[in-house]
Amino acid sequence: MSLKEFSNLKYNTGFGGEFASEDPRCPESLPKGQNNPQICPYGLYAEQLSGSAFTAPRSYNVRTWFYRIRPAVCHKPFSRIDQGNMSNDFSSTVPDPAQTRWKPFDFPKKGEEIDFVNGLATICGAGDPKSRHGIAIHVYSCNISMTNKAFYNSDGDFLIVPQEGSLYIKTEMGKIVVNPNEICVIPMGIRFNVSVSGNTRGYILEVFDAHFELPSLGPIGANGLANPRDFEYPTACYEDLDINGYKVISKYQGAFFEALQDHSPFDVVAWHGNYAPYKYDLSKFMVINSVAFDHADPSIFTVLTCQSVKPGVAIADFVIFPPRWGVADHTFRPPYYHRNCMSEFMGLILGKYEAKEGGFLPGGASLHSMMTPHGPDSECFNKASTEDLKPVRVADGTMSFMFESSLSMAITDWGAKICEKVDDEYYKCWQGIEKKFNPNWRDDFSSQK
Ligand SMILES: O=C(O)Cc1cc(O)ccc1O
Ligand SMILES: [Fe+2]
Repeated sequence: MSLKEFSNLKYNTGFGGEFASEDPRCPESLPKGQNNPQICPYGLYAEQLSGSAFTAPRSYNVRTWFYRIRPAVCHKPFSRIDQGNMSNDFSSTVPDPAQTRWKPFDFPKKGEEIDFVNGLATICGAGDPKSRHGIAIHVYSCNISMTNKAFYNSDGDFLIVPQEGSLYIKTEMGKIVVNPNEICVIPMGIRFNVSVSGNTRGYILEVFDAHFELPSLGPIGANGLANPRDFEYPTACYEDLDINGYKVISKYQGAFFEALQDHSPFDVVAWHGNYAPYKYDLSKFMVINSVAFDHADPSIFTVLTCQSVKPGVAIADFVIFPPRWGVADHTFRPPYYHRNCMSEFMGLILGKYEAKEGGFLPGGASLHSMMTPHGPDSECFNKASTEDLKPVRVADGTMSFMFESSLSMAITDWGAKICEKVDDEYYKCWQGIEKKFNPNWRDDFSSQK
């Protein structure tokens, strides 16, 4: 498949915008003044995709109107297909609170041809899609494009974090290219196709409860962190492709189903609405941090959040650790030692992570489960507690991230065993932490004066 069709893309901008988009090949294809004209322009069909209950309050109400060559319902019956290593079943796993680290997940082996959907594998998660409460964390690893195949998730939204290789994504609303150090969100129900060029790998946070939103800024004010104008949405771009055996795959209640149809599902000529996929370049994040003393909690780095019904408590936050200045005085600057009532899954897109310079590698991951202690390794502690506290660049040339969840996650069989990436030596990074306690510290200190 040629990737040329992904060059010079135009995007709509503005988080949560109410967009109206027409493929330039069909001017005035959007009906004027109404959603359901008796006959739509160009002989198109009108179809609504609802991303919220019809009755959701206005600030949560999301839907899009498509004007398309055929309605999405024109397909043969669904049949269940193999779902490889992807799972939404977190009830039959053995609990394990251990600090867990994964070495970089493999690319497809030599001679293997794996597309985005076949290359999905689930590491951990909680809850279940039937009760619409929970999350799942997946990785994808692939080397070929999806041909005559589209995928949609009936269970929740995907936040996709490419680590290696760009994703060339066709969606019903248009095309988006997502490079490493950018992310995209494909909300529930939206069909998409992923093309790649060579080895491609990344992480996915799936949420069942709600859609992602920007965090409130509180006293930060009206601007900062991820600014709404930097979120980019596709513009209408249809393909009129009649072809037998086009596969539309639905993940429904955690299982995969395939329906065949005789045309491309990317046949939307025009659309309007506020329910659409989007991308965001992480280098545009406006970092706020301590400029006096102490280490601020990492919630200051929240890009997007999926909120629970408990005030301020996230089903999952997407947090990044971007390049920035470290200037705090008389402060242990790296992350503190801690135990958290949230689960922390981390991944590394590029470079190193400051609290652990060895062992945590790009394309790998870690999970520090609820209340499981963690923090800097001994090397990091020794370095940061003796270093000269000049202003320094932190995390230059790196990008790590955290999926932080209020849910207690279970690791799948694939994550625990089948992937063969669990680093059994991880615990050792804290074994060198020395006892430094000196009961005579005050005497020694005053005699030094
Ligand atoms: O555990 C981690 O490395 C993530 C993290 C970073 C930080 O700066 C403070 C708390 C925290 O959990
Ligand atoms: Fe942590």
